[in-house]
Amino acid sequence: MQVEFKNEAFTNFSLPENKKAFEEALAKVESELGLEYDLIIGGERIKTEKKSRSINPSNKEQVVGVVSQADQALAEKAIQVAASTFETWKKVPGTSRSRYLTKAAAILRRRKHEFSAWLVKEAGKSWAEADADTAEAIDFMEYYARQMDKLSQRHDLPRIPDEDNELYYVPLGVGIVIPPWNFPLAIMVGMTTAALVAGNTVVLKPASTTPVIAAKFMEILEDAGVPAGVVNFVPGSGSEIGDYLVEHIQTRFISFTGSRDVGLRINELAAKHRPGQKWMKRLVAEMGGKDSIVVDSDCDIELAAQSIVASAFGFSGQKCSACSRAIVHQDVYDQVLNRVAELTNSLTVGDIRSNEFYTGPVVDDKAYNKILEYIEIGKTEGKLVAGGEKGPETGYFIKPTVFADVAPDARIMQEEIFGPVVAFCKANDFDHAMEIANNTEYGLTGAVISRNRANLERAREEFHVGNLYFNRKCTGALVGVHPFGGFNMSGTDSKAGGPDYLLLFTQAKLVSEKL
Ligand SMILES: NC(=O)c1ccc[n+]([C@@H]2O[C@H](COP(=O)([O-])OP(=O)(O)OC[C@H]3O[C@@H](n4cnc5c(N)ncnc54)[C@H](O)[C@@H]3O)[C@@H](O)[C@H]2O)c1
Ligand SMILES: N[C@@H](CCC=O)C(=O)O
Repeated sequence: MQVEFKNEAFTNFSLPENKKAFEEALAKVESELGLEYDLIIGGERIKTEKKSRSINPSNKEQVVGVVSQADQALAEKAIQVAASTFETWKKVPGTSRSRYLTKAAAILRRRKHEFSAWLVKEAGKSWAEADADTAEAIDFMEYYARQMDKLSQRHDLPRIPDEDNELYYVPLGVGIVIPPWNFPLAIMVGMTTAALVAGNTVVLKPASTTPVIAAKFMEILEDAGVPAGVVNFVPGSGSEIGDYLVEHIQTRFISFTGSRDVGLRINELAAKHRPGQKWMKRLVAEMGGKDSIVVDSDCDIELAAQSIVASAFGFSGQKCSACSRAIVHQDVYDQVLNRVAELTNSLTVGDIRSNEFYTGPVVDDKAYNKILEYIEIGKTEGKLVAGGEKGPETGYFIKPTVFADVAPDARIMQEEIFGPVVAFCKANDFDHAMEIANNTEYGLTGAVISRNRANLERAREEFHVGNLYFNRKCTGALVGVHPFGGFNMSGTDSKAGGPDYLLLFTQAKLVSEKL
């Protein structure tokens, strides 16, 4: 019997032994930088001529790994292997499939610091953010293993005379898993292992900026004994193989996490029926956010400021859950703004390999240029009170930035920037604050900082987001504790890490036997 699910503890890096262990993991990873990674299809490692170089965003000169890129012929091969492997994998009992996840979680736990060190190098995560990403990956596997065990139990239905009725959850088929780069381990692992434990086979197209960490995870699946062909590793550009995989008639479902625009495109392509296609493709799409923290007049000012800073600038604001809008009651506006500016100015920016810096880089040149453009827009839409400029130019560093007095409909209040930028907007009263909070097309996370019970109850009903937090930050959902997913243009509200998630990768079959 499984022991009860418990979230993986975060590492306390103030303890010398943990700091030393992490330094050793970083040194090990540094000795492996620049290696080549192949496609893996049906267990076979395949090198291609076309390669992409994964770069350390803290140090633009450092190559993390060189990764073979799939073309459409190899994408086709991956789908065919996944389709034939599905015929055997779907027959493996759910309780056996779940054991592969428990085993993989145990292996990842043993290699925890090593994987976190890869996250520091490839994604530019701070030690603490990397450690949390790895812990979440372990949690997803532990949690989905238990959920699969539950789903495999007999589901009896109300009995009618002379009939035995039962509901089964059977897998769907071949799934395309397309994860984002910002939680390159946790979200990629969660999406992939949920699909496979439910009995499907997977073509995994990792995010183009973070393929090495995904290649390292393939080692763990192999070590855990997951049969060849259950997960096929196919790095490649979205434009080269993305549409091909999504449009393929043997693709049964697509599990996507990423931006609104790519999600909408996949939704459109997946909806089109093509000759020979026997099903409507299922799409699970988790997309962007434009998340607000609302600060009420009766509140703990320090808590409000700390929550805004942690939610806006953790991992340089590159979380779909990040606070990019602070909507503050006019009575406490100046106090909260001043304290946030003070805290923001104290954040240190630099190569995140060293644990002395809080703010690392943004992920690549594309993100860097886009965020700097938004900072220029911000200068025309509000008053710059902190940051607003580049950090050291050895990497993609941008100083945490705060704009004050921004109008509710300004571009920096509406468009996802996905970087270390937060806009302050003044609310006349709580009604006004709720109205502003709901005025974007997104609906992912939000928080309210208030001591007023009636206002919290109101927000519970009116603040239209998938993950709503009171008197805390709006980032950092824990698997099992805070099932995660958003409303409106934030996606299909799939609630990753929640009790219903695996159902998305199954279909229910009723069997009724006349007695
Ligand atoms: N809601 C959530 O749970 C959640 C979690 C993490 C990130 N996000 C969102 O993800 C975005 C950041 O991630 P990103 O920059 O990797 O997003 P993105 O949309 O650029 O890319 C996501 C994935 O889609 C792939 N892709 C790109 N074009 C494609 C195409 N035409 N066909 C198929 N695949 C294609 C990319 O290679 C990547 O693997 C932000 O908008 C963020 O809010 C959402
Ligand atoms: N689940 C994460 C966000 C994932 C998206 O970037 C959080 O709750 O902060």
